[in-house]
Amino acid sequence: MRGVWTADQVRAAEKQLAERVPETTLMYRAAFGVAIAATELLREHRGRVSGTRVALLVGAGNNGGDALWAGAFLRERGVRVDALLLAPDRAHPAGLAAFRAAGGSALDASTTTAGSVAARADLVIDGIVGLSAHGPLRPSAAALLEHVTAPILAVDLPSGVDPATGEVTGAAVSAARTVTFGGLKPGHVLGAGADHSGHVEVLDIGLTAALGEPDLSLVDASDLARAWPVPGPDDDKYSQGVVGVAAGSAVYPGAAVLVTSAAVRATSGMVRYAGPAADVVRDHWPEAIVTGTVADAGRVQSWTVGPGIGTGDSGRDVLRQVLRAGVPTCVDADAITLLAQNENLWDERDPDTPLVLTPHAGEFARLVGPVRADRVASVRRAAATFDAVVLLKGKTTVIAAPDGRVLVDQARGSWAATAGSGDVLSGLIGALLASGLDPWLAAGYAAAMHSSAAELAARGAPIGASALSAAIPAAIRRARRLD
Ligand SMILES: NC(=O)C1=CN([C@@H]2O[C@H](COP(=O)(O)OP(=O)(O)OC[C@H]3O[C@@H](n4cnc5c(N)ncnc54)[C@H](OP(=O)(O)O)[C@@H]3O)[C@@H](O)[C@H]2O)[C@@H](O)CC1
Ligand SMILES: Nc1ncnc2c1ncn2[C@@H]1O[C@H](COP(=O)(O)OP(=O)(O)O)[C@@H](O)[C@H]1O
Ligand SMILES: [K+]
Repeated sequence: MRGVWTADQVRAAEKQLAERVPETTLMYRAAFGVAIAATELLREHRGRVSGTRVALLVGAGNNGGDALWAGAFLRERGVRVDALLLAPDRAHPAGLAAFRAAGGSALDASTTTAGSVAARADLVIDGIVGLSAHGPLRPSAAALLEHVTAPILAVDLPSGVDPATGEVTGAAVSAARTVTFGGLKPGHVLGAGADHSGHVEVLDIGLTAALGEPDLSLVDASDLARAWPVPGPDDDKYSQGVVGVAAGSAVYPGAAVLVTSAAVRATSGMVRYAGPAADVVRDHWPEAIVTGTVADAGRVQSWTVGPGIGTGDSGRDVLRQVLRAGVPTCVDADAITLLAQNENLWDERDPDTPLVLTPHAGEFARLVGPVRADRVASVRRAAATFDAVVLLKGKTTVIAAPDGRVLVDQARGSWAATAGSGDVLSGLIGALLASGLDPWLAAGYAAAMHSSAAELAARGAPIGASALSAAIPAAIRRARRLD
């Protein structure tokens, strides 16, 4: 997994390091990395380094200091560098001195020539604001950005992106690349921040070892490859965990088919379907063992309950039976609405049985109120409240465990925003729960595989949920590097 650390954690690590390493050394290392990245981008976009023009957008803090030092390094490579100072009397003094000594030219960003300097650049380095950003980008910085047409290299974070939430509420830098220090920050991986950051490169600069436990984690392909359940020589159809699906209704059989499809494709072993769509499910998935009711289903090691069961009496009965079964359960769609509307249903739950709740924003609001701008904090609170894993869907999917651990899955596109794709996700989660995986990991790994399947299925054109489900085997092969 890849870790993500908050601004406070990074500052604490910097403080710890400051006892041994002078601040200017850290800035020097950071700026050197920025300068290297700038030369790579110049070569990529202009075919050369020497003789090109770079503009620095320089704010009042150390982020601007990094940019100024990077500008000094670039001067040594024969680049013409102009620094546009947004707060001329507060620009980092040592950085500005080094920049001027290296032959860089600095001007007040509020002068009329600043816009044309920004417009003429082959590359722009964004040192407006970094870790200490608060609120939307200031108007003077936003006005300067409007002139920029060249690719932008962001120092630490793209300015205008909230470092803690990834939220963008006004003008913001859209970086081709971001060079950050020590570790990823929430602003790089959450919400719009992920798109604004471009390719993010993490430079250690000596900070990484001092960062401690990450605040958030990202699932990567190697985690999926290692943890995805595959049958061994001694396995049979029961030993890998039997998945129970309680979904769909006579009116909405499609949800039952979609959940079952994902459960069948995600793992080997067996899938049992229980509900009024049994005949339709059997027609599509003859390998599923179907029954009319949960009570008749036989033993399972997990249940997925909710999609298409309705929010009336029959849906309530289905949910009640599943909650009483005492096996790890993925609670999705109508089952979430039922829990939100009938508080007494919570009493049916065996407190030792892990639950994974998978709301979209609307269902989340029914459960605990609207999702706040700080999505991670909202989901963490909900997970603690319900003593359950809570997975909040969206382009950024956030998965919190009751003990506060959080996984984030950032989809690389939005092709999964299609009816029924949530049913596919809940089938994947049910399959991983049945295999015995920790529920928080089961939800996180399922979300990552789901977005990978969506990407593979779409390849640039719209898809339906059936196509997403059909791409699950390809996504598993990709994660296991078998494609
Ligand atoms: N930590 C580390 O280990 C290392 C950190 N390093 C670097 O230090 C950076 C952090 O530096 P920092 O703390 O000096 O603050 P920084 O982000 O430059 O911004 C401060 C200024 O921005 C302004 N401002 C605020 N919001 C704004 C907005 N929305 N739009 C526009 N302006 C806004 C605000 O202005 P004010 O409110 O004071 O008027 C304030 O003066 C970090 O990101 C990294 O690059 C590296 O050198 C090496 C190791
Ligand atoms: N804009 C988006 N970009 C990427 N993925 C998205 C986006 N919107 C929704 N998704 C994903 O698509 C799925 C939709 O689930 P859900 O809202 O339950 O749909 P349904 O109820 O139709 O099955 C979730 O996995 C969610 O994370
Ligand atoms: K920046």
